[in-house]
Amino acid sequence: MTEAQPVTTTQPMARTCPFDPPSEYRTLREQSPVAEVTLPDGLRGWLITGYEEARAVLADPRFSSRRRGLRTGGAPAGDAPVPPPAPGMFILMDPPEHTRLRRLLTGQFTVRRMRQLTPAVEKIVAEHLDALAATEGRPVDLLQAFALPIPSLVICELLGVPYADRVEFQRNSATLIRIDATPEELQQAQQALNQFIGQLALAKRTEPGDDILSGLVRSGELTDEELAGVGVLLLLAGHETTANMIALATMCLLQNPGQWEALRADPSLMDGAVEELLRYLSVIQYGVRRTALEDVELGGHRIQAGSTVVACLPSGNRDTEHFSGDPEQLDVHRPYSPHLAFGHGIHQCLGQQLARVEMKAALTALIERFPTLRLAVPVEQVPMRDNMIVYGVHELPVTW
Ligand code: HEM
Repeated sequence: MTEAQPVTTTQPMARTCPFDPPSEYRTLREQSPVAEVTLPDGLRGWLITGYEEARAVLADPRFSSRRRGLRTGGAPAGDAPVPPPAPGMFILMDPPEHTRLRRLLTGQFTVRRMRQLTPAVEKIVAEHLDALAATEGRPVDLLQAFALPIPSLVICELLGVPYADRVEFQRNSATLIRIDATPEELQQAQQALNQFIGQLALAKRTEPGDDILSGLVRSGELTDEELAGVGVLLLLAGHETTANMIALATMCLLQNPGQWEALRADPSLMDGAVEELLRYLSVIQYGVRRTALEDVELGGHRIQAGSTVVACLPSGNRDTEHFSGDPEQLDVHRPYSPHLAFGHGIHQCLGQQLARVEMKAALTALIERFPTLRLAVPVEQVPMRDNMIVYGVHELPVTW
């Protein structure tokens, strides 16, 4: 193979608009969809910005989900061996370990089961909007008052975690997805969460309920450590992502009043709008990491065994080669085309149906009940989560 000289780049890159990925992604996608990169935690690797290339990596068993750095809970140890994942953290595992743990959970997250959950989610949404309508003071932070409590309550309910404990686990979860957290902070947060879920699981051995943790205990398939790991993963993945999607999607629709009005006039557009918002906003902003298990040829480059590869979901989701029309525009009428917001391949998001149910319920009711909702500050003053693995807002001051 004649190897092209790779283009090199550095993450994070600055955004020029709160809803668009950095414009450099477009240049890379067009000129070098497989480029060498220095990642936000200093690790060097390959950045995959094309839709097809990213999908190919995520479907290829030569790329392992065991990885260094972000989300592995450890420092990015350069050329050191890839650390083994903590027990139960199946997002970082390969078959057959991944298959065994994922299989135990797929039955709990089916489309049917999630549809059955819809009335309960709608009730939680309605109660929070009632409380919002009764608020005297304005502005209100829509993240704390609405976008965060909904997925938090739902995942607590599903898992059987007492909602009263949320302050503690939300703080620890937030630490785990900060890109600037120190190794000590990460370790502390991880340990606190493990201990919390571990104790809860222990309690469920003696007093089981009809929640997922109890179901896992009953299955008898998991060690205490695995159970804690699975619980932490679900708790973390289940609320940060969806909360940020609800808040960012609201802000984005408020900045695109034509789209907000289209949804107000015709709520049946909401299913398509949810997919479009997931695509357009792609909150897993740096993409997902893999490690090459052997030398792999990709986009004219030889990716050496042991290299870190990042499938850049926000970039793939704006690829004009895959999406018709103008993928740089938000268009709630856009015909569905598979996007990468939930990843692809065997690790594709386990909770995607739940996320869809929550987003649809939240956005439909919000637009219906608060048609005059607006930002309470100029858009430039909304603090954005540039320093987090999951993009979104730190706060969303609104009024109506
Ligand atoms: C809008 C909301 C969400 C987004 C954008 C999202 C995104 C993603 C992405 C991109 C992956 C793939 C990671 C990889 O390939 O390395 C993933 C995996 C996963 N997600 Fe989500 N997610 C969302 C909501 C949820 C919810 C509500 C849950 C509920 C429990 C959840 C649980 C998981 C789990 C357990 C995995 C690991 C699956 C595996 O490794 O087999 N996610 N998610």
